Amino acid sequence: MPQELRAVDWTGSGLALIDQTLLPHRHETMAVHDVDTLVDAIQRLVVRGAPAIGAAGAYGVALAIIEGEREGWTEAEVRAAVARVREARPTAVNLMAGVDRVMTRFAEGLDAVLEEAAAVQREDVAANRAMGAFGADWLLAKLQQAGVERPLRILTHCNTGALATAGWGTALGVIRELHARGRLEVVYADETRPLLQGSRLTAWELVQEGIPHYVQADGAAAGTILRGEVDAAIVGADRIAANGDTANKVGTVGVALACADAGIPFLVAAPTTTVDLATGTGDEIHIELRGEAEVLEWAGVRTAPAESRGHNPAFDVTPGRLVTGLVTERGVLEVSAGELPGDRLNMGRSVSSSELR
Ligand SMILES: CSC[C@H]1O[C@H](OP(=O)(O)O)[C@H](O)[C@@H]1O
Repeated sequence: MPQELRAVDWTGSGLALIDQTLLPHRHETMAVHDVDTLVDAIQRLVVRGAPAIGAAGAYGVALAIIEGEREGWTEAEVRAAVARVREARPTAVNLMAGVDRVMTRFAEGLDAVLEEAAAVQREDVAANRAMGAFGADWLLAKLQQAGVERPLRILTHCNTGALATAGWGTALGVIRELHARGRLEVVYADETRPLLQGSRLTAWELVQEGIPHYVQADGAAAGTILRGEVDAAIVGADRIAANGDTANKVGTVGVALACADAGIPFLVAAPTTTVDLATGTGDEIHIELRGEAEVLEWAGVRTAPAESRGHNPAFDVTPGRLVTGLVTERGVLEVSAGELPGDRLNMGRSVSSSELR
């Protein structure tokens, strides 16, 4: 089921995006045939999740070429439109990387651009499947060493499933793999304020597959962890710096701090396309500040006094020292133990999990 769920699809003349602002109550697809609509869809989180917006950005290059032919744009105007897609959101490196990778084929024309965009999408699904296996292997081995043989209780934050990727999911892909192996007892899904990617999207994906779960308030996560109700937490990422500092949905660093205090694994699952070796540390990561209204109201109803202002960072940065393991399609890096992406992920070489463990 999840591998058939495609947040981003190319229709031959444009994009078909699952409108994630409508889930879980309405499952509708938005047709996108121009760049401005795609930029708006990325900024309103119609399509969201680092790898998913990376795929959308990749196909956005094709969209700009087609719209340019339709509107009689110059090459400079097409390139300017591509830049608008690339800059639609600042934190998830996958968006820039997806656009930049496809632009290497720009001079060859539309067919080559579409071929490269399809490769971005195809490779992400394969990476997620590999990540799921590596992550499940690592978790089961580590927890068995700690005497935990029973099915696992996993906490996750935000949505990192098929909706956030080209298919299967990153952190949720590991959770799917544990479930498939009969080694998952329950998932605690943080609702993930203010846009509720956890209660609206992760819960929806888990219901589709009958995976047992609780939705909990973000503020409940630390207590759930410190009370010993969770064996591990696993989250996604939007940008991972060369030293292992990780930008992810706001609220993630609190989960990591609680895991550190409780002495349980805190895992980040992300394809190597989310690792940005050009960013040395988390201090250099641009954290998207979103509109105040998202925290001051819900469904158009004001929840805070009219005089209140809203502070709405979309992400926070978890220091690498709190990241027990970075699960990639090339294996697991034990970041807090000193295995840094910048040193260990030779980006041109596939590495087995044992080599990285
Ligand atoms: C597969 S990683 C998805 C990653 O992206 C989410 O952010 P957003 O919903 O704002 O696009 C969140 O940080 C997830 O961990």
